Amino acid sequence: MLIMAPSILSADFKNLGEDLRRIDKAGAEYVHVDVMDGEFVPSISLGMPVIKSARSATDRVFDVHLMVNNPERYIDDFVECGADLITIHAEACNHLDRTINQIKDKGVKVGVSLNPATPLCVLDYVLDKLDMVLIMCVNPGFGGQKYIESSTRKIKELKKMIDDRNLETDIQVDGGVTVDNVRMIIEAGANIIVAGSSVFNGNIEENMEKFLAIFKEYEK
Ligand SMILES: O=C(CO)[C@H](O)[C@H](O)COP(=O)(O)O
Ligand SMILES: [Co+2]
Repeated sequence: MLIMAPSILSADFKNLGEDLRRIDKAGAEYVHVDVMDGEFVPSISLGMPVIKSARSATDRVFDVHLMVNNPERYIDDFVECGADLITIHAEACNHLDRTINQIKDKGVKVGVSLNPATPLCVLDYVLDKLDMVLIMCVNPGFGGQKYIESSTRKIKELKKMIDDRNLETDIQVDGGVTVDNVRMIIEAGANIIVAGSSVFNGNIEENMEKFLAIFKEYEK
């Protein structure tokens, strides 16, 4: 099943509640929340108070993408704020396996994200523990960047790795996703589609409708 996960990084923060209501009504199943620490990535985005408040405005799956060094420091906080799924970057963890266990022990879903230059082999010994792998298709830190073409091969290779092990791990893609490249991304094997600027720039309902119409083409 294909899932739309609008990234609120591109939402109108002075009307965040209203934007959340609009994506919810337009068919978003996940709300993708980008947390940036100004250290792992150059930018600083939002933190616990905003997430806690946004959480109360929607009952969709709260998908928290932590672009934060040593994320083990904050797992309890994000669970308390209402995260349903926490994704950490392999590159940001000294002890990836331990942090994955820490998230699972809190009873929420766990994802691991890889930057464009990070090879899939870092997942080799942890893949079977994960609910989701997030393939970054841009260098993380900012919305509105261009899709890096090598991501498509990476998605395909990850899909094969998952299928070869008879796993059901979700593949999420994030960065530079548009209605023009999403078919290629789905055909490569991704099933959770994050989109920020291509949902929130312009008319949210029309943009969501275009994505969801494409998803319908892949329904059996
Ligand atoms: O994690 C992210 C950036 O690091 C965002 O989720 C991503 O960039 C979404 O924005 P867009 O769809 O505009 O590229
Ligand atoms: Co993200």
